[in-house]
Amino acid sequence: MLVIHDVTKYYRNKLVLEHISLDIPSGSCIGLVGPNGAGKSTLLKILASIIQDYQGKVQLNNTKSTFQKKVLGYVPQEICLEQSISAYSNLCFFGKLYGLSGRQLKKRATEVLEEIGLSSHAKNKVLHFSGGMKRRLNIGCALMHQPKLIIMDEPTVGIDPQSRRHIFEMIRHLQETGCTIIYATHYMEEVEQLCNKVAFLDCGKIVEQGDISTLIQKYTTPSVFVKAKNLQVTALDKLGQISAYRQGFLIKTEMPIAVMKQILLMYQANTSELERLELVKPRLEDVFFTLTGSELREGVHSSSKESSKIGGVS
Ligand SMILES: Nc1ncnc2c1ncn2[C@@H]1O[C@H](COP(=O)(O)OP(=O)(O)OP(=O)(O)O)[C@@H](O)[C@H]1O
Repeated sequence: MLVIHDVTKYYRNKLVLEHISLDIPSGSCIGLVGPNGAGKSTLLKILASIIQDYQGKVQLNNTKSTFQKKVLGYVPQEICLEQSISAYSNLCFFGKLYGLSGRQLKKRATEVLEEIGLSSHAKNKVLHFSGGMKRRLNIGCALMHQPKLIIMDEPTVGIDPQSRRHIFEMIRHLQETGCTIIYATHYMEEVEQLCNKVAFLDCGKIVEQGDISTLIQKYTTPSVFVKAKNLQVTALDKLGQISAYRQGFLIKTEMPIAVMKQILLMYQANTSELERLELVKPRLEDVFFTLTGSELREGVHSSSKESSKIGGVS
């Protein structure tokens, strides 16, 4: 269990983290989500003991020191590789930093190359790698010593879909082997796909944290989208909270299935007039919007409520 208790951090006199408290159970995968400048990287650097001048306490497995080199793997946001040497040599370099040597070092480098899907590029210089390959190798370097706690700072920024898929598979595999993962990202859908927990960081504060499904239930209402020929809002106004959307209507309701049934009944006689009827599942994006009044898109705050709805339907 990793316990973050009342952590506050200033850069000179600028407050960037304010009374952060989080409990991260062993074996969980927690998404740390927030817009640019929210303080995600700063918090992760504190957890990895890269930043040591902060107030508060970080405790790993009830020990006094956070920095337990052997159990912690940190994947930085910036690519941290030596470009002029091969993938294999980069892995060996980081392995040695973590105390590996000899046969064990070679074995791990070979295993990690397999895990990150770069075995066939083992001897190639990193200089010639694509962005996605570098990202995968960046992760591989943090896994050489088989850490049980892995901290990843936006590991999928600017990569191709194939590398993203590969990274997701790696993370799922790490979860299956019991690793604890802290995953900072701008992408809500990544958190939905990978994590069981989430913490929202906004302007240096945790605005909410918990199980993803619990938060979605707590902060959002399901909607039904309906599009039909000549449909007037007055025909729907008893069904829930209505808003216009994409030449149709969104109906916010606690009873979406009953509402869908009612709409089907309305069009029973003439189904050709009904163009679309859909249940819109609330997303994590909607939770963030409810909590902050802003939308998280590519890490940028936007105050467009309408576009939040658009995100819900697509
Ligand atoms: N070394 C530093 N010195 C001074 N200010 C800093 C330093 N590093 C970060 N900051 C500032 O601290 C705040 C939090 O930055 P941080 O990088 O932790 O946010 P973030 O949520 O990771 O953002 P991003 O998603 O853009 O990486 C920002 O306002 C940033 O400009």
